[in-house]
Amino acid sequence: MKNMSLEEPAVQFDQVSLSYGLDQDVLTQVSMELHARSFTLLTGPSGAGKTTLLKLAYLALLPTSGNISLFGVNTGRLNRTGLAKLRRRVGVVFQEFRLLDHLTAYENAALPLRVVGEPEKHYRDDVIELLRWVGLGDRLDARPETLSGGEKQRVAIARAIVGKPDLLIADEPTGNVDPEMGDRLLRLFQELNKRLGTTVLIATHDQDMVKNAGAEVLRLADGSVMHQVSNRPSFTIS
Ligand SMILES: Nc1ncnc2c1ncn2[C@@H]1O[C@H](COP(=O)(O)OP(=O)(O)OP(=O)(O)O)[C@@H](O)[C@H]1O
Repeated sequence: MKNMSLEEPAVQFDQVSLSYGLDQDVLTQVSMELHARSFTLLTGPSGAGKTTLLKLAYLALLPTSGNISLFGVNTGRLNRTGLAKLRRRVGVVFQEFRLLDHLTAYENAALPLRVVGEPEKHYRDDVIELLRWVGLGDRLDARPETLSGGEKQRVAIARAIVGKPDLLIADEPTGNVDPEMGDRLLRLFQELNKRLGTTVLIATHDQDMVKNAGAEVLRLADGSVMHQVSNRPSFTIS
């Protein structure tokens, strides 16, 4: 077991600002840290910049100024290859699922392994096991159009975690499901965090999730002010 105090933070923002084009900053000098193995919810009003912050954390956007480090690596110093390598340590569940319509649930979940050239015989059993774990053992061959919102979300979660990421980022994962499914998805994320030690960061409007998760809550307001709503020191704000 690694000594947590010696582990680098999973995510570190140092005075990060982001503006789209010439528009005013969406995020202004945001500094925050997510400790390795922490479970954090990111909340705040619509338009506050939650998706933007997540995109920065999964390296889909580069900051206008400031530094972002993942797992102790300063991303500002990396070239494209270095960024791509680091990005493979991050699993993402997108707000709008982004499943491929012509692939089955099994094929969608296995896609990250297929694209890096992993032979199917190495991963087939693991992917099936993973889909069983998310409750889709009987929908392996179903295509997205025949799946409910909650089922699609669970395929997207399976795809995000199939490569055993060190960091899992999810954008409004319960936005399209009923409260019961929302609870179920929250439990999946919590189990992943506890069993594998995956650092989890979830953006959500879902106040039930905020109430039930017993997690750190990071609140984003006006793109610049972040509050910690918890006593546990899973991240620090400056
Ligand atoms: N690609 C873009 N180009 C220009 N402006 C953008 C772009 N993406 C987001 N914005 C703007 O940045 C601001 C923050 O958007 P963002 O999607 O990060 O907020 P959010 O907190 O995730 O909102 P919501 O809760 O509604 O999803 C908004 O004013 C939005 O219009």
